[in-house]
Formats: sequence, structure tokens, C-alpha cells
Amino acid sequence: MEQERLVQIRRDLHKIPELGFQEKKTQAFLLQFIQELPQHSLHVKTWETGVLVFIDGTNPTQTIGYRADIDGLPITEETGYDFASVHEGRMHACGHDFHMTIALGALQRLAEDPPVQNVLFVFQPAEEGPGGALPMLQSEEFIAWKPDTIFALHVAPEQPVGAVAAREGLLFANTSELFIDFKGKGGHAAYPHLTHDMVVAASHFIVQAQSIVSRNVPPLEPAVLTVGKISGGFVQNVIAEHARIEGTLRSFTGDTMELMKNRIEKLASGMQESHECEISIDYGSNYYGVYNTPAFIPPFEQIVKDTGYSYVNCDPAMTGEDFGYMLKDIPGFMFWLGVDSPSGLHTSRLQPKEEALVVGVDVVEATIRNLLD
Ligand SMILES: CC(=O)N[C@@H](CCC[C@H](N)C(=O)O)C(=O)O
Repeated sequence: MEQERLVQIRRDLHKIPELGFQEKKTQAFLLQFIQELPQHSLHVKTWETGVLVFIDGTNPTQTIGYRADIDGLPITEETGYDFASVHEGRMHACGHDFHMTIALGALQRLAEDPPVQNVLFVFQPAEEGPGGALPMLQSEEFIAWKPDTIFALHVAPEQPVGAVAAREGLLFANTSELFIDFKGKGGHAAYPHLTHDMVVAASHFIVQAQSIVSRNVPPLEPAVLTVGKISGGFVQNVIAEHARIEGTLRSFTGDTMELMKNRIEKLASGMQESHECEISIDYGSNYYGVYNTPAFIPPFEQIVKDTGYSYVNCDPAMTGEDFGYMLKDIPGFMFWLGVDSPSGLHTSRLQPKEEALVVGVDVVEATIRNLLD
């Protein structure tokens, strides 16, 4: 019965993915669901497009926080689901529909049978960008209910259903977005000698930037430089006066991140000369690495096993998460929840198995009830 209800919630949310800070329908859905729960121990606030729900514990000494991110991605869905996104060009391709459903499932169980400690459920906007965690953390609404400990999960397509993975210390990388604009002299395709072609400049830049990780970053330091999007020009027979590349930088240390940015800037300054153009760089949002407080991991492993699921001690990943900002300020941790999808995160065919929803609810509920007792 509960499984059917969780599946329905997930499917309803899956249909309405919205980008960061535009999650109006998602927020309305969450509020409607929360309003239908037993209200005796609940307090609800909104912040921007997010929602905060505080549950009074029965004999509290502390507050434990649980955070779920709520935004979707600008990806066109290709799952073939009959409950696919009805928002064109938007998809829950990072599993945030699962994250919200699991939080609602755990919230329902705790609203019906409140735990000893106080609980704060955090439904946070804009994880994929521009980043909702930091401003939410600094908001009056959050500060008034600030928890002593906080945790969160992320779906893991490569792990089987029933597996929960975590580690002490660094789980996710530092990230920085990367937006670079190239501006030069465009013109007729037949007169290239009179122009400074920005498609050519951007292409050279992308190829040369590949040597930053392979030739500047020390070989034992993990680093990623990905260009995910390139755009520019007007039409096939006009030489482009503008091109733009959009990407992301990932590292485990602040020094490596600085080194990559430094090399990008040097490369850009050399290319301004060689391609006779103007290059401007914007690093967009930067996320702090997700660092799990080591002391919580052994008790969490025990809770997972006691709940009947398997625990995996995993390696750190180059994914990013603005939850890193919350963990910088509040002790806690993040874990991976196995959802066994053949297609990975940020793909148009991500198909997490819905049997994992109840696993998530069980683990989140058990952690809230037992971690601090
Ligand atoms: C878990 C996950 O996939 N998170 C995103 C976070 C995006 C951060 C930012 N927009 C960037 O691209 O640097 C990820 O891409 O890892």
C-alpha cells in the first residue's frame, strides 16, 4: 500500500520538473501533501521555492535535519514513460523526484508517530544551479530552525536496489561552473582573411584546455574539466563574431581548483592575442566539496544493516552537490542510495527502480529515529 502511494507521488513529481528557483508547481505539490498529514507536531515555512517542515520531538535534546533537493535539469526526456515530463526540455534526470518522494514518505511516517528528537525536513531548490543550499542556510527561516546535525541522500544508478553507500570524509568533489565568451570580428564566409572567427577560437580553446588536466594538474590529483555546451554564430555562411562555451571544473582540493582556473586564464589571455579577440570568463556557481563527518559513518552503517539493507564503503566521486555548504556549517553526512538504472545521472534515459523508494524511506526514518539517541 505504502509502496503504491510512494510510486504515485514519484510519478506525479516526475511529470513536473522545474529549473532552479522556478519550482513553483513542485512547491505547491509539496505543500499540498504536507497539509494532508497529521498536523499536531508539524510547523511549516516556505523559503523562496523551497519548503521547511519542523517536527516537534516527544522528548527532544537536539534537532536532526534531513535535506532533499527539488529542481530538475534542462534535458529532454527519452525514457518512454507514460508519466514522462510534461514540461518540454525539462527532466528529473538527477533523481530529485526520488529524493523528494523519499523525504515525503519519511515525513509522513514521522508525522504519524513523532520521534524523540526534533526533526527539520529541508526541501531545497536549485541544487543543479545556481545553488540554493548556501542562501537557504543563511536565511532567517533556516537559522530559526537550524539543526544540530544534517544528512541527505543521492540516488546511485550503478548500485543495486537495497544497497546504501557512503564513506568517512570527502564524498563529492569541489565544483565550479565555467562560462567563456569569445568576441571578435565576424563577416562573410567567403572572406575569412577579413575576420577573426570565434568558432575557430572557441574550438582551439577547448582542445588546448584538455591539456590542463593531463599536463598541469599533478597526476595523482583527481581533476575534471568538462565542456558540456558550445554555441555561436548565426548561419552556415557567416563567420561568427561570438561563441560561448559552458562547462564545469571538478577537484578534490582547493589548490587544484585554483591551478585549473589559473591555467584557463593564462590560456585565454594568450588566445586573445593569437586570435585577436576578447575573451571573458565567468565561474558561475562554485560548490564546496561534500565532506562527511567521520563520527557519523559507523553508526549509520549499523543503522543500515539493522534496517535489513546492505552497506557499501564507496570511493569519493567527482559529482558536486551544494549540500557541501550545509555540511561545512553543520556536522552530518550524505549517502548514495542504490536505484539500479542502466542509464546514468544527467542522461535522458535515467530510469531508477521504484522499489528503491521504500528502501530510502526506511533508511531515512531509521536514521532520524536512531542516529542521535
Ligand atoms: C549530483 C550532481 O549531479 N550534481 C551536479 C551539481 C552541479 C554543480 C554545478 N552546476 C556545476 O556543474 O559545476 C553535478 O553536475 O555534479
